[in-house]
Amino acid sequence: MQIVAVKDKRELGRKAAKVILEVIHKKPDAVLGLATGGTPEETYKELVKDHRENGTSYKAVRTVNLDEYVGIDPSDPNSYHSYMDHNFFKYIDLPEDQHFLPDSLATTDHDCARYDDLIDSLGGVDLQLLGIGGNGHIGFNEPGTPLSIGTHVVQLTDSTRKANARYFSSLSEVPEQAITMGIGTILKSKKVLLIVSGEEKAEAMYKLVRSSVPESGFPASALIQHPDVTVIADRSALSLIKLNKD
Ligand SMILES: N[C@@H]1[C@@H](O)[C@H](O)[C@@H](COP(=O)(O)O)O[C@@H]1O
Repeated sequence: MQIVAVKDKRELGRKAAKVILEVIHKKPDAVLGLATGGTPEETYKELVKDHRENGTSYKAVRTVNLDEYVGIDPSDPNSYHSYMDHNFFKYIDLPEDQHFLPDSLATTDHDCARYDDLIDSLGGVDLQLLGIGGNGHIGFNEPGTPLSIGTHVVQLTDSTRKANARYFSSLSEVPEQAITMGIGTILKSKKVLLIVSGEEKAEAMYKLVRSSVPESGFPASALIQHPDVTVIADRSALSLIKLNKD
């Protein structure tokens, strides 16, 4: 696991976009695994800026998102479908039929397995962008999730619902379930890019760096088994850690 220290969220966005662009430039039909949340917003801004200024094309790119709330209509402003449209898709030339998100309204075991099949049929994820929850969740894989699981439906913890309540008008509106790529799905990606920003992630970052064995109580620890993980973290996220070098 390579850790890249950056000053703040802006620099994090720039560095993360650079890693993603390297993948697209090398492989114009790359499959990108995408994430939502506050952390990747700057990364998407940088990618949009690059598309506008340098013309990087997404015409051949395919994207698959990590997760979506269960039961939420894709047109709902709080759906991850809407998040992706508003932060990224509407600004780039990615064809409509080349971006995929888990279906919030089709969540049987069969539907979940079909999402993994879809990813396999695209040739697998070349680069998976990830954020981390304060409790170590990746995607929506909450603590206790088996480390080899594929796409599945999860019951969200109170802490995750509270952390995401800032996007809804009240906590009671935050869905109780989500459909997410599993940790097994994530580990199949060829490359993982984890971005971590803010003091509220410092403890999770500390735990991740100290993880020596993958344990389901702290889902992000599964990443230590993966051969190609880059973590870009800002100063506040690294505040509990002493790094030898930047
Ligand atoms: N499902 C998402 C995760 O994929 C994301 O990593 C996490 C952290 O989000 P933020 O970047 O807003 O802290 O939030 C949500 O739970």
